[in-house]
Amino acid sequence: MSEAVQEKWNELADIKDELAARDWFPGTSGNLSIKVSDSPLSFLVTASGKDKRKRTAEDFLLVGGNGQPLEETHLKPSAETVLHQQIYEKTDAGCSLHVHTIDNNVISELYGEQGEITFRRQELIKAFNIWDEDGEINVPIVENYADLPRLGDAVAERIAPGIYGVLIRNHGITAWGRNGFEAKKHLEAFEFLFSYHLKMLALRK
Ligand SMILES: CSC[C@@H](O)[C@@H](O)C(=O)COP(=O)(O)O
Ligand SMILES: [Zn+2]
Repeated sequence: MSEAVQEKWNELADIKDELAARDWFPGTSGNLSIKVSDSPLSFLVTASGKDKRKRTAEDFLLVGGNGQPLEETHLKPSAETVLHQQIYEKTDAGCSLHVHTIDNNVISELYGEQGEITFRRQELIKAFNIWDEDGEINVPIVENYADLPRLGDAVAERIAPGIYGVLIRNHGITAWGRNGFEAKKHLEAFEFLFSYHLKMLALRK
């Protein structure tokens, strides 16, 4: 493995450990990727079906722009690699993170028919580089299509400037950023906003 790929590997492994410490990978769910090169596109992606709480030498594999492994391996890329592909194609993302949490699932179902949720008047939206007092952050919600290329297209269709994550109904969220630091910042901010919103709804009942 080249030094450059090893560096990206370590960066993604550290992010994986942090998200695991938050218990954001229940039941082997979740997948992560980090871009290695732009043209041609290549990225490290989690191997499918693994317990993402464990740190092993087989956690990631290098894939090309078509989502296929670039090296001989017995590992299978994440079943949801197509989502990561779409994000790298449609945005300037350098890292893409997908987690299933109770909060993101409940929010995705509560607002699923609406197809989106918007947050405003929250300090944490500054994590998305929104400094305006009346600023808002919108999170699209797509249906959880079993056909993964279709799911990838549904996510891609909702990507626009100012969108940093898409909820998949009763499934999870995929969030991204220009690098690992920013992707994790965005993901943590989304999860904070989801959790706050649900607590508020419960208290107001
Ligand atoms: C049992 S977890 C659900 C999976 O189908 C999927 O949604 C997921 O996030 C993990 O799939 P993976 O192929 O390991 O990347
Ligand atoms: Zn998933």
